[in-house]
Amino acid sequence: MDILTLSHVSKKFGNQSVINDLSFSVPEHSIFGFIGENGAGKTTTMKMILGLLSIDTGEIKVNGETVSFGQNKTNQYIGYLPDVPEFYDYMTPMEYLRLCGMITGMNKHEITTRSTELLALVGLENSKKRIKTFSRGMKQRLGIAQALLNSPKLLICDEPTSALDPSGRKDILDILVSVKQHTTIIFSTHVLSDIERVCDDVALLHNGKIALQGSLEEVKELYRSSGFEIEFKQDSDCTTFANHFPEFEQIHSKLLLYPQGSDTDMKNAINYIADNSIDIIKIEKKEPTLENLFMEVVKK
Ligand SMILES: Nc1ncnc2c1ncn2[C@@H]1O[C@H](COP(=O)(O)OP(=O)(O)OP(=O)(O)O)[C@@H](O)[C@H]1O
Repeated sequence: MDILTLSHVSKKFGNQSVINDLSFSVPEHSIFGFIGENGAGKTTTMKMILGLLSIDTGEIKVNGETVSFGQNKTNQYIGYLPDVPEFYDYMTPMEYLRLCGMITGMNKHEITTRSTELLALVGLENSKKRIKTFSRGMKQRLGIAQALLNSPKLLICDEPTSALDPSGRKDILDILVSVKQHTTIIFSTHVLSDIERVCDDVALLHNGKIALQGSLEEVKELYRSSGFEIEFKQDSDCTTFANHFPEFEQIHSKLLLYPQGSDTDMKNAINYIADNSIDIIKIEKKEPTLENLFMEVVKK
């Protein structure tokens, strides 16, 4: 079942059309990566899902129920981590989670059990310090714990890793993977390598629409170029080879790339290298990266 569905959603700010006939669905128990350039409309989309912004046309459903602007009925299914989470800095993490639990109407026992469980999950179980002493990574981890407090079916994270160093990013990604069994996750990011590490499905928002969508594998397969590159030991061999195969692009004095090269082209190149006893360092098929796909789609 799809936990989230957007059907033909459009949104304007004044005369500026930000979201234009946007449709996509997020299946349960997946991690859904939402990519887009700065200003593509990712935060706007998330706020519309949360009913914090009105939509001009279309429909958004969370857990099969229609989202209405200004009402928070469907938010019972959602945990939200904004890009810059705000806390009461003078509290400890446990005090903060207790307060959030009380506000959402959880009972005392539930609050204690769940808070203890979640602080352990995000690696803050031993932290008795006040939140104001926390690093950005720790604050982001506490933000996830808070967003998961009421066991949401859908966890929405707005750029959860963007401001973090590689180790902080890894912590967050590991947490997202560990909660996926119970919660569907949608997260936006500019860090495409993060998407490649944890996402099952991806969608690229461009000009207010989904320009690319599917499982990570499908998306890569769709744009798979069968190109390959050859790195030579000697500049002179590289030049000889390039003269014989003018279809190769010279990347530098020892490296050639054949962007559209097929498997047959690769075999021909290997035969030529063997027949002429050319020393090479490597011959390698190029795997499409999400970064390349992104650039390919955005520049169209
Ligand atoms: N409340 C608002 N009033 C007017 N324009 C807005 C408002 N909120 C967002 N916008 C505009 O809508 C567009 C999309 O903004 P949004 O914040 O959704 O993008 P984003 O994809 O989240 O970008 P970023 O990656 O930079 O956070 C931008 O051009 C922004 O200036």
